[in-house]
Amino acid sequence: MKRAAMRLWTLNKGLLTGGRGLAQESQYKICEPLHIRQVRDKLREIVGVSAIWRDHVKAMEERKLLHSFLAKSQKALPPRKMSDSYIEVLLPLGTDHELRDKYVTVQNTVRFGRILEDLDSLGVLVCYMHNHNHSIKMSPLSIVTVLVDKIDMCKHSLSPEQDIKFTGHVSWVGKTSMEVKMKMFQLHNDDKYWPVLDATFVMVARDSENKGPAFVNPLIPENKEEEELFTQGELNKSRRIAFSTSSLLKVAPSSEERNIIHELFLNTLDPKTISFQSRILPPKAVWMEDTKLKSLDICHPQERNIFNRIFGGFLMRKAYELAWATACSFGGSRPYVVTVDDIMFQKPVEVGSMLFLSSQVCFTQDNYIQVRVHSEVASLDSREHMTTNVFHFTFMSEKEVPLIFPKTYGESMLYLDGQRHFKSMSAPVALKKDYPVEP
Ligand SMILES: CCCCCC(=O)SCCNC(=O)CCNC(=O)[C@H](O)C(C)(C)COP(=O)(O)OP(=O)(O)OC[C@H]1O[C@@H](n2cnc3c(N)ncnc32)[C@H](O)[C@@H]1OP(=O)(O)O
Repeated sequence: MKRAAMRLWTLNKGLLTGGRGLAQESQYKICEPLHIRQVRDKLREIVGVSAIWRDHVKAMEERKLLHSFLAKSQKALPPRKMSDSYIEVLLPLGTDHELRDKYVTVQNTVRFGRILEDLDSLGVLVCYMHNHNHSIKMSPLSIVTVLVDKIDMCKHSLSPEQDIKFTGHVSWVGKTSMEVKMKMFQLHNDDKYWPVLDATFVMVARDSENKGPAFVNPLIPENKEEEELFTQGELNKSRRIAFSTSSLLKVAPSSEERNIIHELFLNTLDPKTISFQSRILPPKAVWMEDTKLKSLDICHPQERNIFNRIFGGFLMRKAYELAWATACSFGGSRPYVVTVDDIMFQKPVEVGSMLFLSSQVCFTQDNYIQVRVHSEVASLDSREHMTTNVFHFTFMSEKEVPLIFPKTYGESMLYLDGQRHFKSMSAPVALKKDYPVEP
């Protein structure tokens, strides 16, 4: 890192930690910011992963021995502070040319899919820091990503030539789940790190073999700001439950939503024929079914996480890139992502599976494009498909985009679900943050 940047790193610590100075207080802190490459190395060290794929069964056998270190109750575990899990990670795009090549897009911006991978690994490492047990080298916990609650971008394009920094810490815990808050900053022309992204993930602790639940250390907020974060974590949990209870897969749309769908339907009836059957597309509109894109990936061992399942970050990158292509071919200009929300990891993806991704535009408004990606897997020897994730991305296009019209009842539900996700977005506010958009 350039000397000036290193100095600013220190100077900006107050800004980065919201003035809490978490890094300085940490008992278990990683003293220096980690290099991005060290994050996965550290995870391998903590979990004891096999370096060679053919040894993966042996490595899992060894993890079985860690079962006896799992706590019988949460009370048996010592409480932790937010500062205990606080880490900083540097992505030195300014100086590391090899790394830059991995992150750069053809428009000379940063590949957001790569950032999603980094956030996933960082979130898991943060949770291991929270549950760190001094008396054993390897952790008996298997920590997996269950939910990407929200990722808000504060800036629409990042420079691939300036250093990026991530910070993260646990902000709330349940019995076996933990909420992790992460932030991303980029070095600006004025030699300061500016905020570019806020993310909230939920991780779950499982036993050493990732077969059953495992307790996590309690979390004690230490000051007013931390109490607020913790209370927000509680509220987030209630919000997630409420959102999932009112899912259109479970209950009918509200009367207001039903009116929206009926209005859309009426707008597509041909006025020349008095019939419900003849549908025509209004001007500047596209049928939802015409926005679909699909992809297939074979999940090779290279993408395995430490538990020999496929990395959540890899799945997010693949889904994001397909969503971006969908938004791009629909909107006719290069879109940029403003929000990612509610990515639920329902089922693990086994190494060797075939990963089918289907993406479509499900809602639009002004310059915004809401894209949904459905992911399902099939093992190589069975034809049965199983849903593993649904991803929601909000993109913004440089120009106004066409309206989207559902044809079937199923598509109408996708439209309303897309609209609900769009309405829950805080990005229109975030993008108007009071600092320059271009460095
Ligand atoms: C580098 C190392 C790995 C990197 C990370 C990865 O790549 S992981 C790879 C990607 N992720 C995965 O493969 C995970 C796939 N999903 C799963 O295996 C499973 O869905 C799961 C084990 C996470 C959860 O299973 P269940 O829902 O049956 O478990 P259970 O009901 O006991 O819930 C466990 C805890 O999770 C919480 N939980 C469950 N669903 C939730 C949701 N949508 N939002 C928030 N929290 C949720 C519960 O409240 C509970 O917390 P409390 O007990 O606190 O109340």
